[in-house]
Amino acid sequence: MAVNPLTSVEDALDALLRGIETLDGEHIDCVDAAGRVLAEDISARLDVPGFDNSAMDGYALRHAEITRPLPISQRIAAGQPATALTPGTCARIFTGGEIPPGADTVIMQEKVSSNDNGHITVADSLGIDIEPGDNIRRQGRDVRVGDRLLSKGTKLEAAALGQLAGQGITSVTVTKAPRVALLSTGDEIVSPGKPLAPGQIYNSNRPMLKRLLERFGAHITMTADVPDAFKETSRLLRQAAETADVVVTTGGVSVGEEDHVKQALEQLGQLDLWQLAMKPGKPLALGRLPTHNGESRFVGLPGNPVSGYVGAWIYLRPLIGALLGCPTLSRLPSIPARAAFTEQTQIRRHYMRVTLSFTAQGPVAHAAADQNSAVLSSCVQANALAVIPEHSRINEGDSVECLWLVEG
Ligand SMILES: Nc1nc2c(c(=O)[nH]1)N[C@H]1C(S)=C(S)[C@@H](COP(=O)(O)OP(=O)(O)OC[C@H]3O[C@@H](n4cnc5c(N)ncnc54)[C@H](O)[C@@H]3O)O[C@H]1N2
Ligand code: MOO
Repeated sequence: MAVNPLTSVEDALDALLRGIETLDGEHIDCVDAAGRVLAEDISARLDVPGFDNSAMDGYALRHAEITRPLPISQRIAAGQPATALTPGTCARIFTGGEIPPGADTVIMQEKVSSNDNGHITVADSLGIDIEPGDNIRRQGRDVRVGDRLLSKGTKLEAAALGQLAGQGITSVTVTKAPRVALLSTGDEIVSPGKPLAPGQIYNSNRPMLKRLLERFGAHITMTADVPDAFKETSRLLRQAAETADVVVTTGGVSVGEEDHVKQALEQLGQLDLWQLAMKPGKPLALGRLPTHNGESRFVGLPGNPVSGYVGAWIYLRPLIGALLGCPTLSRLPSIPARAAFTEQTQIRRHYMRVTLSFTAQGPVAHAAADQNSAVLSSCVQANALAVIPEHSRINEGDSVECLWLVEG
């Protein structure tokens, strides 16, 4: 087979991520930490639960005394301290209430009958299905002091934020958000809100990529419209690099004489790779731009909106992940599915926009009807990208690898 003249996605990813170091950390309040990535391991300072407590509304007692009628000697609501349980008695207790010393079992109130003079009797004859320890949530069952609570590199989503709060933690060190400059090239591109002249189109790429990048964890430092002119392209690339860890451009990376981005990049810095074995996204360009205190990575996405969309998932997500030191961003989860389409590829791997449906026979991938790289509607319903390798044919019913589009 002839050598593929295009660079493989794997080689492009290797080149893009080589030498990337995790950014520094910053200390922030937990109330601002949603979606940020931990730059430190966190150990538990408290047992959770902090004390044995009841999992049910009911009665705390000694299991050995379960068969007797028991008078109620104390009432323990959640948040109230308990005192030692007097032998031959039980305690009225509520979910979350502290187990009184001496009690070893909680009976839920549905299993108990009480009489007028405040005695309870366990309704279940002899309490046969009630074991010692039932309905008691033991101290430290969830987390013990000194346990690793959360690891460095964890994205702080809902459950992790709950864990931090459960420890009384109010501030954490997170990785600084990667700074991204987003430039839109093309004389035809106009921002929504302005009138369109003949031949012009609205800028779909900017809000689309801004949203994706922010969901990946980046902070957008600069956006700009770049006209199809070499000098202006150079000037704005230089300016963008100074504000950002990553400069992302859209458009202007193909072969036409109005495509100035590559030349400007080569003059200012370095073009590492151009022309990848993928569809959409073939003219994608990767490189670097020098700055006063180092360098900024450059990702030149093709102008076609779907090419930019797919390029963001395949390259920008792992790049932002590497800068954040967040391993879950390095790879999209892969789900094998049955193809509900046929497709044949040549030298480019095809990332088809598909909707996965989960049937009793397993996941099925339905391809968007029009897979052209200018047809952004193909992305709106898609929840995955089906990967059709180079030089292959997929028939309906064949198994196909699908990349699940999770942002974080
Ligand atoms: N002779 C060749 N022509 C093209 C080739 C090729 O190999 N030989 N490759 C085609 C492929 S594949 C792609 S993808 C595009 C990529 O071109 P560019 O990256 O240079 O992008 P532009 O030409 O600037 O724009 C392409 C297309 O996308 C529209 N566009 C651009 N920016 C935006 C935006 N922000 N929002 C919405 N739409 C945008 C632009 O108007 C063009 O229609 O090149 C092919 N050509
Ligand atoms: O690579 Mo282009 O993105 O096929 O349309």
